[in-house]
Amino acid sequence: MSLIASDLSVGRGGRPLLEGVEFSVAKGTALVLRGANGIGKTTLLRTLASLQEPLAGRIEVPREDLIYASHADGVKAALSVEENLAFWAEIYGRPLDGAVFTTFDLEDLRGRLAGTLSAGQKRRLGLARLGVAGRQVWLLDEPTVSLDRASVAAFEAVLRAHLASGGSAVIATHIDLLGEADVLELEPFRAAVVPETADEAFL
Ligand SMILES: Nc1ncnc2c1ncn2[C@@H]1O[C@H](COP(=O)(O)OP(=O)(O)OP(=O)(O)O)[C@@H](O)[C@H]1O
Repeated sequence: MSLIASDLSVGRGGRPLLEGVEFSVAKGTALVLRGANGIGKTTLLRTLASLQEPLAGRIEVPREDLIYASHADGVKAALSVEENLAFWAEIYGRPLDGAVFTTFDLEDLRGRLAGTLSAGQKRRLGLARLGVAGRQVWLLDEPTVSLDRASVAAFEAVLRAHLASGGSAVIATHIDLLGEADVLELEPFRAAVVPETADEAFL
């Protein structure tokens, strides 16, 4: 197993959002998180990524196996596409494999300042960090936002190759990505709303 969540509760701003979440993700497989806007998909991913503490429960995953791709692309606007990838390669202590430019369709944009990229190009650059980092467990928050159909298909192929090589992924997405992946519906884990109570007013 590459990631196990047991009786996990997560919240935002001191308010519980999801309670008793249970799942495991085996090597070579992906889990798709589904749920309405605001249910807590991002919060769950942030918790899995150790960016915030769980309210309760346990997460089992080696920290060094993880990489989190958030809504924000994490792109440095003042650096070129190639410099961005070289920067990340250094951060992750890996050689920069030139194949990543082809995989994420960035070959023609190598020298471009990242700040001048279109939203979809910027997203491809942000996702290319996954190809550079060499991490086993990908935590992906709406990875296909801004991507055109061809880019979505290309990213799906990247995901499949990652899984085929023994990697795994947890993906929050509203689109039908990786049709064969397990799906976790979060609605049953929605935390009960605790009604606000008030004492009698001082009159
Ligand atoms: N920094 C914050 N402080 C307080 N509450 C927050 C904060 N960020 C998000 N929230 C709230 O936490 C709840 C869960 O948000 P989250 O982003 O995890 O949902 P989501 O399922 O990913 O939604 P979406 O499908 O819209 O991306 C929402 O009600 C949101 O308004």
